[in-house]
Amino acid sequence: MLLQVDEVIKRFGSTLALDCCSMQVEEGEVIGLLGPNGAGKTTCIRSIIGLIPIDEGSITVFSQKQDGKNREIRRNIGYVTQEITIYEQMSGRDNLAFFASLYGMDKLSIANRIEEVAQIIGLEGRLDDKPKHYSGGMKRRLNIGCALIHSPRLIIMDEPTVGIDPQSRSFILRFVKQLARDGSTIIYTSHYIEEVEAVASRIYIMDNGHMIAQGTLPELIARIQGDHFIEVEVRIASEEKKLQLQQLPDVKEVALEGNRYRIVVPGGIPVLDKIVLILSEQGLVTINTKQPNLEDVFLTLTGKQLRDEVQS
Ligand SMILES: Nc1ncnc2c1ncn2[C@@H]1O[C@H](COP(=O)(O)OP(=O)(O)OP(=O)(O)O)[C@@H](O)[C@H]1O
Repeated sequence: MLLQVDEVIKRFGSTLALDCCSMQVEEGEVIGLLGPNGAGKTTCIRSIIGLIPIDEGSITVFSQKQDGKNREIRRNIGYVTQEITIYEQMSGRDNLAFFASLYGMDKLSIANRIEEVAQIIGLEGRLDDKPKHYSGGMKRRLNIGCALIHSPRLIIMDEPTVGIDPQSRSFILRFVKQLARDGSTIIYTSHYIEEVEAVASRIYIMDNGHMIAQGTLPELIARIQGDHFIEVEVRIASEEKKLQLQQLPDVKEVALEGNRYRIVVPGGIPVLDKIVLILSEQGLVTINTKQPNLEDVFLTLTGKQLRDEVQS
């Protein structure tokens, strides 16, 4: 086992940020960590890295106890933070070299590794420019390069695609998949369910400081197999109607995304007529029942929607 988080509790004053949080990661896995704002994802990550002390429970990384002082653990983790941390006044190459030197790499291996990493992040031709001349997506790619420079055994990426352009986003997803094919162990947090679906070999769903479910995508979907998913598109949607739908006795969950209601009902319950009645004045456009996906798993298990809360 590469990482073992056992029943960890972390409080910030009266806030219980991690509530008996447990997770296990094997070498070579790509773990998708999903959770709404404030679920505790960053706190979990920072505890794993040893940046914040935990109150109870235990964390073992590379078979060593994480007590916050173990430099060997820190040296073998590559951490891509939510905020981009690079030096705007130094060239891309100097940024990579600087981070490599922090990890104690020697000059020759730094020079070789910079070329390798530049290829992975697609910045070969721009390494001698300063990041102040880069686009947001290129800055993010350099930032990820700085976290990969020392060939870490565990790569942790905390929402690496927030606030960047779609091309850079798909580029990042492609190289995360490539890192996975090359055998890297990765923990990837995101608000974008489709990103987690695309890259993760196993998924943890976190809510209120606790891992409420984990498994491969088919395993998670099997957990909600008894439910049906109805999507209703209307011309004018409203929170009031969402509330009315939620109050129907046979409805499990309702989410509203743009002009589309996503409704979870237990299989075999004839509830469609009641739904149509509630939404009839809103101008029905389409009604679909569909196969569940990860978004439906998330909605069913947490009663929440990730997308509503995305800031970008
Ligand atoms: N340094 C801190 N001091 C006080 N409270 C904190 C601190 N860090 C986190 N918290 C609280 O702990 C809880 C978990 O926060 P955390 O940042 O881990 O969630 P998250 O899942 O990463 O959220 P997001 O998706 O918004 O980044 C929240 O209630 C947050 O306000």
